[in-house]
Amino acid sequence: MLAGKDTTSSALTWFFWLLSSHPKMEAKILAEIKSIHARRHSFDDDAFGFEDLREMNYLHASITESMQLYAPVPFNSLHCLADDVLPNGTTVKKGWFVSYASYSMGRMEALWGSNFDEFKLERSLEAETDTFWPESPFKYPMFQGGRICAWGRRWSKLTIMFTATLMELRFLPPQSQSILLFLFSLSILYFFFFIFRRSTPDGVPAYPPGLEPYPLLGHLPQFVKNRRRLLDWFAECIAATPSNSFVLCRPGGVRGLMTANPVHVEHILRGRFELYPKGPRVTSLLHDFLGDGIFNSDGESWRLQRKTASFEFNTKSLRSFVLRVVRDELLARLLPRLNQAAAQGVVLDLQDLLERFAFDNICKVAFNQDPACLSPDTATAAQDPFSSRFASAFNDASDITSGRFRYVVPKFWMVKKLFGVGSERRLKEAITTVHEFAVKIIRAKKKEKQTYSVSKPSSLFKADDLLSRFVANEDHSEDFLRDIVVSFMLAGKDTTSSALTWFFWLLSSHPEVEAKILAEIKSIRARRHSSDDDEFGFEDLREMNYLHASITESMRLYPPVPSNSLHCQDDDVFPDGTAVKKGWFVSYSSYSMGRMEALWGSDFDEFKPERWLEAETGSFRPESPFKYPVFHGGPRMCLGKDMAYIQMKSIAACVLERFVVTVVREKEAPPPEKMVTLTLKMKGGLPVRVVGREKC
Ligand code: HEM
Repeated sequence: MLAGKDTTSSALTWFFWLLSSHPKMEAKILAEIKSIHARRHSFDDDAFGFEDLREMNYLHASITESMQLYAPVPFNSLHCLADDVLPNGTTVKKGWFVSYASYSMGRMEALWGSNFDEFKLERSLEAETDTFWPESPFKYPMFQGGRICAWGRRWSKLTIMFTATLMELRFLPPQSQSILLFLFSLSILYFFFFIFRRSTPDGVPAYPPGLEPYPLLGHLPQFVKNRRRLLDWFAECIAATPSNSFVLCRPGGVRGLMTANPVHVEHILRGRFELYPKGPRVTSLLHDFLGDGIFNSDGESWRLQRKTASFEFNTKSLRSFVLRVVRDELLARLLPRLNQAAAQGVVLDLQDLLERFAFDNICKVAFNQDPACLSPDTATAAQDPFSSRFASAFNDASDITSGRFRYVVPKFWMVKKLFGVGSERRLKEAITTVHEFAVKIIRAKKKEKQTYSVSKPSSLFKADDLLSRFVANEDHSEDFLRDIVVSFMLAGKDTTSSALTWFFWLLSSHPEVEAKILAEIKSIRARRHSSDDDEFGFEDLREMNYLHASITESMRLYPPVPSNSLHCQDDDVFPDGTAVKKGWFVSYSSYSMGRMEALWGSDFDEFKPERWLEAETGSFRPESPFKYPVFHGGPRMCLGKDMAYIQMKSIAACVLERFVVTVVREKEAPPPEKMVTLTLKMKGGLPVRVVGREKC
């Protein structure tokens, strides 16, 4: 009781003290509380429920921030049971104590940046959405780390409830104060009970066996041996190392760190963001196709594009446009194709259909062009020169470009390019076609803007698609516009289709998940008094928590972008002591991270959407992007995440509501083979049969 009471009172005392010199922060918290009351039509004397607490992002962030500076438990000590070597080589002897100092960790520039000693709310809020962004518990170990984190989270909710009540009522009668304090202390006792009951020392795994590099060849022999199962090989190597990262040596002395450690991931994506650009290796591979587009640039060029694009991505008008485009494609193309297949009883390749859907969709969103790749009327698609030439050129260009990453002799593609032979010759032709089309459309848009400003000089040229928005904003060069649009197309082309292909495959062996998704859709329809002829709106999609969790869970096991590589610009040391040298690449593997017991618990390899849901409310609970970097994290986090969920949830809900999708595969067949291009595809596609749901 005493320990619990002192811990919370310490946290809140420092919190109120910090707040006294930050009136703007206090105002924001009060406004948040007020808006929650207004939204729920509740009064000051109504108690806060879990849903209210979940929405108190400012308050959550400010208490978290206060504890970063004034950790209630400033250090913690553990006992070493056997001789051990820490990931950075430090030796620890049996019988030693090992202490970590949360207080010091909360004040380290290397962890929190140059403003580490400021009380800054924004540090733990997503820039775009203002939602709370939890840190890795190993960087912010205020609730200790490892298996007891969940209990810490519950405790922090109670803290919020307590503080919100204090802040709102300003004063409490002494009796109520004692009762609150008593209840609160009980919660702390509960928290510490679980700390002591559940924290057992984790075993320290050995380094990956057989991974010593060969002179000159580095790890090439092991790489070649595992080339058909690279993702799983990396995952095994990573899981077998104590720091969940290892050094990979490529031929010619190129070295890099392969990691699946959230502390490392956060360090490269956010903590030392400026030190880890995409770098010359990645940008040179992609440059012919993407030029200096947002996906392939660093520094000022990237910053300018990011600023322009993120403004547009946050507009309601773009989100509405995206929803409209998705609905049109669903109603006019995908659903009729599935109906036709159901009537004829034919087998379809669902991956192919989803890729066509995504391509039509991104072309509309990027520059309002319809390549009609999914047109049920194949004759229309074939006659349309835009469709036949642009779509296949774009696919060739992205496939061949991604192939450049997989050369066993890394720069051999340059030799082919120099002599204009093989895949490089085809790449050049494909890129020329893509660029010609893009420039034609850009010129037409610019002309449209000119005509518009002559005819309506007093109003601004505005249209829905991304290109028109960029054209309307400023007088950007043709190259700038071409590169940014091609980058967006590549980003949005195969990511959602990859996610949904694996999702439908997982669903085929988890009927209980499918049943819950259907029940959720049904209950939303009932609540809105709508029928399955009505389209889903934003509000419907937002309420599909279980579907959201299922898609998120599927991407944990099969992330559409399975790994990502950055370039280390200068010698660096990670928070855990891991040293990285200037010129190394640092790659994080989302695929490995999604399959680590240390991160997801003993059921890490099971498809369990429930792990993403609040037990009490059933609402979706996001993870730190550094533990789940499926959409990347930090300043370069995916811009299309919301757009992707709109698309994926709309497709999944509409298809599942109308059809039973059965995967066609032999009994006892092994899981589908993974194929890594720029995205994670299913080798050979996903053959399915569909039957109208009402006919089952
Ligand atoms: C399930 C779907 C998606 C996933 C898993 C995903 C994942 C990612 C990842 C991992 C990155 C970082 C890539 C890198 O830096 O190399 C990224 C960046 C990006 N994504 Fe997505 N993405 C998805 C859909 C989309 C969509 C539909 C769009 C919209 C067009 C989009 C737009 C972007 C852009 C523009 C970037 C570059 C951001 C920057 O560098 O500042 N993404 N995405």
